[in-house]
Amino acid sequence: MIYTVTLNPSVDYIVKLEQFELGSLNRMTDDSKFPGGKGINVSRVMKRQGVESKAIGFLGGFTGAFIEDFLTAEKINHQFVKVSGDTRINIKLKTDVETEINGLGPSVSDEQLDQFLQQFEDMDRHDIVLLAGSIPGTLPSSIYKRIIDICNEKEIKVVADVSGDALKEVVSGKPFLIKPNHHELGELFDTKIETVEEAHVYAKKLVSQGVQHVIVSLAEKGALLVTEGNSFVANVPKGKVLNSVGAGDSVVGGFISAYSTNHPIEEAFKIGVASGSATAFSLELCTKEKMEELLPQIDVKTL
Ligand SMILES: Nc1ncnc2c1ncn2[C@@H]1O[C@H](COP(=O)(O)OP(=O)(O)O)[C@@H](O)[C@H]1O
Ligand SMILES: O=P(O)(O)OC[C@H]1O[C@](O)(COP(=O)(O)O)[C@@H](O)[C@@H]1O
Repeated sequence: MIYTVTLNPSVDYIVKLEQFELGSLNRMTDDSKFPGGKGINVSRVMKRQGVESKAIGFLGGFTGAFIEDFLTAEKINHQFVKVSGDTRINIKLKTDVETEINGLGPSVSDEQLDQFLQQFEDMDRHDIVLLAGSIPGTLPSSIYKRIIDICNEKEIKVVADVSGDALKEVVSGKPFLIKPNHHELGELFDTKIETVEEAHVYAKKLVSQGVQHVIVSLAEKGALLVTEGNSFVANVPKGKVLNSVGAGDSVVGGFISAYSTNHPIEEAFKIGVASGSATAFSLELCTKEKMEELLPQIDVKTL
């Protein structure tokens, strides 16, 4: 089974406005609500590509109930530990630019954390665990490393899409794959990364530190896959960006869907990039059809 871990899920509240003026009354032209949080988005993309997963983590309150109902309606397996506070609401303001306000998330008690960690007891080396997104404020920043240590002991493959201090922790656990964007990779090395060539230098350092596969997404500038001994670069298709929320998660979802159904690694990378762009060019997460339409426009070359 592929388990997607979202420690801090969200209801993504997408608000459209002609323009936004700080300090004034602004009226929306449209709004929508979707279940969010990186692991949940990955599960939803995978389901659309015909691959089953189980979404786990913490949910609470009316917002948590909204997410559970949504996942059940989409026939996505889920088993979240219940917390007493409300799952956060993340605001995505869409004017001529996109502005995001992400919440902190509810408290998680030691008992709830233990209940969550018990779920790893039934997993084995045939499973894949995806760790994605921010950590709720009441959990220690070392939580991802703790999960990776459990997974490494059981030879479970770990995929991670995390940033900041959590990314540092994750790298030290030598996971199967990480997918930072170029800003997150730059932050990790305390530098600014603007080009594929610059990203290549730092992605190779991560591979030499034991990370098995590194995908770096650089939005419209393309994407990079570095493994031990091989580096690949992909262009992204041209199109009008309608929504970049969940684009990075779609790269991960597309990659895992393809990898877990025995596609070679470069092909899985290509499907991941096509999925990312398909989401960027859609109002919501990508469909399989949209991903397949873009696939022929992507070239993967050896670097
Ligand atoms: N302007 C764009 N044109 C085409 N594809 C895009 C564009 N912006 C994002 N994407 C797609 O979304 C993926 C993830 O975007 P990126 O901004 O790098 O990551 P994140 O969403 O994690 O910040 C890219 O690899 C690409 O496939
Ligand atoms: O856990 P974080 O880092 O606050 O991010 C959560 C947000 O990221 C998303 O998963 C989108 O992520 P990407 O745009 O990077 O794919 C949203 O659904 C959610 O609101």
